[in-house]
Amino acid sequence: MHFKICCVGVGVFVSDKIKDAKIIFVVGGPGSGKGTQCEKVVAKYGYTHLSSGDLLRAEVGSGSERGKQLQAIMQKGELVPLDTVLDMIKDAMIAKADVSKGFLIDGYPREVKQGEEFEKKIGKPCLLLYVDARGETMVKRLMKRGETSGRADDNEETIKKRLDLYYKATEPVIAFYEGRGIVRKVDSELPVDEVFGQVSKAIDAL
Ligand SMILES: Nc1nc2c(ncn2[C@@H]2O[C@H](COP(=O)(O)OP(=O)(O)OP(=O)(O)O)[C@@H](O)[C@H]2O)c(=O)[nH]1
Ligand SMILES: O=c1ccn([C@@H]2O[C@H](COP(=O)(O)OP(=O)(O)O)[C@@H](O)[C@H]2O)c(=O)[nH]1
Ligand SMILES: [Mg+2]
Repeated sequence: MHFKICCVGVGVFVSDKIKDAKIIFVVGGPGSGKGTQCEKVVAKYGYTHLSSGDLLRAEVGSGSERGKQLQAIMQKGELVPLDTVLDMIKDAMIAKADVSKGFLIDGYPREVKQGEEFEKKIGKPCLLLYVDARGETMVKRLMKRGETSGRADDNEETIKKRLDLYYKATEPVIAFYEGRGIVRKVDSELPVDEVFGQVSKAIDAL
């Protein structure tokens, strides 16, 4: 199959296929249900799901030197340097470029600058799915998930930090893309299937 590579910026290669693919940002607080909804989108629409947090956790799991540094940051609920996350997402997108109908970028951007860099290096999102739940609900869900998830950051202290950082750094991302008219908010206080009904509507309208 013909597979053309083009150059975007200095030394950064992104395939034409990614440039043409639909890109959806999935943004919401910790434990809001981003991962849950993304799984359902994959099943119904065949999109490729890339969770920045999962990519980082895979690197931690590999036991690499870089993984050890990442683990320390994530355990504190802080943000990993922008370039590290972006490189991981880009590599994962390129690996799937040939077979993917579109990409769900889950848990990214975490701050406005991350979104700007993503657009410079990869492409523009056509939709931002804003998965909205109350702070109290998110904490409750994460404490419950923490009973079985094995995630080092699903503990009370780190959950609080993640939530604070979400309100401070990530909520402005939503306002930024609202200005572009691509934000669709779904009410994640509802049962999972009803939330998915709202998600489906947003995707069907693309
Ligand atoms: N009641 C209810 N629970 C949900 C809903 N969505 C997710 N959950 C639960 O909430 C927890 C967190 O959901 P995830 O999908 O892992 O949330 P996330 O936004 O990906 O969280 P992070 O990975 O921490 O960013 C899980 O244990 C889900 O089972 C929902 O719509 N309703
Ligand atoms: O773009 C990202 C995504 C994740 N993280 C780190 O990975 C952790 C877990 O992220 P995930 O999206 O899995 O969970 P959330 O914090 O949204 O519950 C975060 O607290 C951050 O430390 C990050 O630094 N940049
Ligand atoms: Mg998740």
